[in-house]
Amino acid sequence: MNYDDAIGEERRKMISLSGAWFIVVTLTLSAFVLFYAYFLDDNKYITANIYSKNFAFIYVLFISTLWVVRTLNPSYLDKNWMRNASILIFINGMIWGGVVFCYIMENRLLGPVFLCLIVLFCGVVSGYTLKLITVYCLPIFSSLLLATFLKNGLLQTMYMSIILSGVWFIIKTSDSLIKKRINKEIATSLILEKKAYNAHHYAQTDYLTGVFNRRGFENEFKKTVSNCLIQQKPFAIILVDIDFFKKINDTFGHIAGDDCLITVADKIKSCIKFYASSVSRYGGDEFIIIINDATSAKVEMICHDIKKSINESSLKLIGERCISVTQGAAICNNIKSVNDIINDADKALYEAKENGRNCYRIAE
Ligand SMILES: Nc1nc2c(ncn2[C@@H]2O[C@H](COP(=O)(O)OP(=O)(O)OP(=O)(O)O)[C@@H](O)[C@H]2O)c(=O)[nH]1
Repeated sequence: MNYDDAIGEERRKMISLSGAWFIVVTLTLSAFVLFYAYFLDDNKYITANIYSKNFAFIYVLFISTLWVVRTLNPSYLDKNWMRNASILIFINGMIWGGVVFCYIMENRLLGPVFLCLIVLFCGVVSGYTLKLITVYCLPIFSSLLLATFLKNGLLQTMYMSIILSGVWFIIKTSDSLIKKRINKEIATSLILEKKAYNAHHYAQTDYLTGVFNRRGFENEFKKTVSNCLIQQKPFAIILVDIDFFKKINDTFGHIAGDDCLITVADKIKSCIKFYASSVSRYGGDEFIIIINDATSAKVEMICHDIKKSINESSLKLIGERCISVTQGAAICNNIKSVNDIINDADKALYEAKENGRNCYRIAE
């Protein structure tokens, strides 16, 4: 789900919530008004007439704006949303009809408050963007202010403006709260995604050299074999073993040994970087390379580059031109030989060692 979808989803939730909230408030208030009207007030029908006109006006405005917005920009309001909103409007219309009919108080406070509740509802319901809410609320707000000014004078209008500003503030705050929460959720999910990625990455990486570890190799090998099956292209395995590594460790110490492993891994990486390939640490001083789409010429060239590059390398603690590797390679031309390929490369490595080390051999 992208950012806009998440915001849309949140706003939809808010619409349902505000609808439910509005019904509860309306029911409570109407019960109160009904009680007041029938038991305490004598002029109920006259006042009811005045308020019913106001409410009817706002409802017509609300519904028509809803339709205009929907026609102009259908992506803001989907079909289900329209249906739900219409049901809400209908239910509220019925309730308000009852309230208006029975609304007989000459109370200057409660009138605007009721109107504001409707405006708030309209604003939140229509609020897919703050811009939209502004377009939506401005005519309602201004007509309310104008009507109040003409009917009740300046003081009442100022009083109404304060209430409307409050309503506007609530709408604006709720919108920025939604955005803040979504931003936080997105940030959290990005962190989790990164953590999962890191866990996956670390589980497959050799801590010392940064190349794949044995588990990483298994995965790479599986991928290569399935590619080989699908594309019918040969692949090759090269085993690289550091010569007399134990001696390096014993003579120069384990830190020098580590340095040697890191250098060999780096040299191998740079020799194979232009090929579809991967390198993993297979054992203590042994690396294994997978070359996709391999030919014997390509494999020979890579082995040669690795030998040359490692022979020429210089190590901080050991010095220059003092390490070498022996390599054994095998090419898998048909799927039958997949299981044997590592054994073949191992045999070739053994033969190369027998041959005096610092050399390579490719299995026939
Ligand atoms: N410094 C260091 N040494 C390691 C690490 N892992 C394994 N080793 C050492 O690598 C050495 C491997 O020894 P051998 O398998 O006999 O290899 P070798 O001395 O190169 O012998 P050949 O392969 O026949 O040339 C052992 O002494 C291990 O202790 C490591 O991460 N760091």
